[in-house]
Amino acid sequence: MARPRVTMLGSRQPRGPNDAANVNMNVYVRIRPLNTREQGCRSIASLINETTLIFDPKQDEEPFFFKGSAQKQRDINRKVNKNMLFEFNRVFDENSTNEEVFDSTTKNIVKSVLEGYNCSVFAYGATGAGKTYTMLGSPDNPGITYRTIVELLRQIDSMTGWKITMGASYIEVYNENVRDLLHPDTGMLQLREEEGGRVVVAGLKVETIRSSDQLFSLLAEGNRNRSQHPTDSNAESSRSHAVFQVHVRMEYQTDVKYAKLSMIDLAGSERGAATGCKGLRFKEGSNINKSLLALGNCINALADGLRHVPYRDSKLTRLLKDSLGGNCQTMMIANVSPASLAFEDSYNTLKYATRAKSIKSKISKNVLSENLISVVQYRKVVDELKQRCSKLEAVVSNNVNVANLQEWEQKIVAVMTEKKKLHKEMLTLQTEERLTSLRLKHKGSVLSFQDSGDEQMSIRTQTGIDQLNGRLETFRRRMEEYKPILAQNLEKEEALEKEIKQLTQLAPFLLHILERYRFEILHEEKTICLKHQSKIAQLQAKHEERLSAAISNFPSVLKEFYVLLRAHGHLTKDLDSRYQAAVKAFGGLKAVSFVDENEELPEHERLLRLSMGPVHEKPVVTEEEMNNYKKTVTTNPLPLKERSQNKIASTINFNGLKSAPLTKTSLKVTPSKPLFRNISFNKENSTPASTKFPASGTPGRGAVFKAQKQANNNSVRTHPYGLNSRVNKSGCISKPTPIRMNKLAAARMSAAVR
Ligand SMILES: Nc1ncnc2c1ncn2[C@@H]1O[C@H](COP(=O)(O)OP(=O)(O)OP(=O)(O)O)[C@@H](O)[C@H]1O
Repeated sequence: MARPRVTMLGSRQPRGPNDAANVNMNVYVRIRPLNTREQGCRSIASLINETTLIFDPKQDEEPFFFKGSAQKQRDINRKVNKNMLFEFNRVFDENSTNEEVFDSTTKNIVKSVLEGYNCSVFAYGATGAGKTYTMLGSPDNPGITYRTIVELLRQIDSMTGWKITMGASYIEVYNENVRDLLHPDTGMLQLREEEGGRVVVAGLKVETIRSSDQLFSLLAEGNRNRSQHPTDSNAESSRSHAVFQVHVRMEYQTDVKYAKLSMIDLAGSERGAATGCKGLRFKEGSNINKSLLALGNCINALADGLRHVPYRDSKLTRLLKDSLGGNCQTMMIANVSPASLAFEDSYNTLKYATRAKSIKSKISKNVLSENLISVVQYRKVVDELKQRCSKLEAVVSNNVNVANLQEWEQKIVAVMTEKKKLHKEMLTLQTEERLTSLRLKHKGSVLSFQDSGDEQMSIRTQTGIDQLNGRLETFRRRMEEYKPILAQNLEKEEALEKEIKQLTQLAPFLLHILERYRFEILHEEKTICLKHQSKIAQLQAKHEERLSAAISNFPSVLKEFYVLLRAHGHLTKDLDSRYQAAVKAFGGLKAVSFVDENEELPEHERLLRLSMGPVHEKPVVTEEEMNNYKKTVTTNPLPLKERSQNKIASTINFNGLKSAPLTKTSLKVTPSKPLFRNISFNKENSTPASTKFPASGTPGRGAVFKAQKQANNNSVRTHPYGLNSRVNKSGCISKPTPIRMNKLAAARMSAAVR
């Protein structure tokens, strides 16, 4: 025999069916024996070895004679043989039995199914090529579907400890319609694409399998319902594509797996002329061809690695989407006739089978969601804990009188619950008492300021203080009431502990419970204390904030009063020294600054300095002298102006003590500028041309002003120290008022006090 021309279509795929991850489709070829119609035909397909077949081998050429002499050229009337080698996972020849086919093909995928991989097996080939014989066989010679199920059940039987649930469905695609072969009454079923692209048959009933017998009877029943009609090529031609599916769910402790095995017997491709079909049969054939053509296109697209695979072109390809390009380990058994009569069909089948070898699938185990596993795990943990609990209970009940234990426990609960309550109430009272005391202290400090201030405010403050005192009294009284109750409870607790310690068996348990309660009470006390501290801190911070705001005003207000008193000659020695002490004390507070300490003095202060000289030169009187003076003033019948003039005049005599003589000063007020600004001071020339003192020789307090006419036209001026002095047109202060506080000063004083 001539060595064949080796035409390798596709690459060799030596992978076994159990390979995981990226796997190629496993393709097998089965050559059936010649049937009666084909007897005498030339064989076009034969086995070279287990994995290789030769198609249309080159025949030994008989010598070609022309005019009696042998010719070197071949007979041109004869067709050139293809002489092609095809290689597959395995090739079965005419003598192979279904058992052998099963052993080398689907027997191996049973293991994969039980590992959780989806698996599909489909028989492909022209009509009458032996697909149904291979897949279903006959009762005497069952096909690989039956054998696979037997093997599946056998392996499941050996899976001890596993909880296995099985279901089966059987459908056919006939004339592009999907039917449930196990429930033919349900009519045509629709295909539905779910999220993620998975195609499901809507309304398909999956029968739960309870026994192997039931599974086989379902298979047989489905086969009976399948559309079969005789054709010229095949007396029992299957006119539909049939899909038998077995669903397996496996559970073992935390392992939950799910797998689906699909056994697919396709209708055979056919040529109308070969099958001799007409009418309805012809229509069937057209639909079969249409769907197989779509299948061929999908195989080509998948083999070429194209992104778009035309699954939607037919119901068959939509159904096989998962098996062809999804998470599925798939094997194809291509059936061919060896007869030269089926040359084209067999050649096409081999070409498609070769293309199918290139199809790669990405497969993974179907392990159910983590959540479900977690639930299973939790259930396991709970079961374990329950077991431990019951064991412990058994141990305890052997050694300890449980009823007695519960009785003692109740005693502890009673005493300690009371203790908890009492401690909480006592601590709450203590907290309130402390907070009220603090509030009272704050109020008291305010009251001391208000002695000489606003009467109404003083009354309000006093009322607040009285209320706080009342509350304080209540808190203290209730605390006193609680003390004996607490002592009583403590006694009870100590007595109980003493009793417990005498119970030899129960003591460890009960003391543990007692300690737990003590710890709980301690924890609660700490929590209350923390809250209390936080409240105190908040109250204190609020008070200090208000105090510092008030203090910040005090230096300037105090200074103003000091200057005012001094200007009117009412500053006693004691007041002065207290003021100086206050200045010193405030000096320590960085945030507070006295006007005296600044070089830049406010305008009013400068004016007074200018008119009265430096602070240390001021007349200083004792408290007694001041009191005497007050008496004099109050009994003095002179009008205010004169009284003022007399008082401020240099001749005022306080019990023989003379006030320092006032310096005559002249002030020139620049008209365009505000009053009291840009003052020119001339000690030598005390009477400038533009300024005149009043002729009376009574200089008034401090100075006599003469403003320019423009400024004097609207000359009612308010003295910055509340003197309410009026500057008349001649430049004299018309109404100097001694020690009368104006509204502004009064307001500032009370604000500072508040
Ligand atoms: N390997 C084989 N050994 C013996 N007989 C076979 C073999 N394969 C097929 N046959 C016979 O060939 C005939 C046609 O086979 P089968 O019905 O399986 O073809 P098919 O491919 O399913 O055809 P169709 O597509 O029309 O249904 C049957 O009578 C069957 O018994």
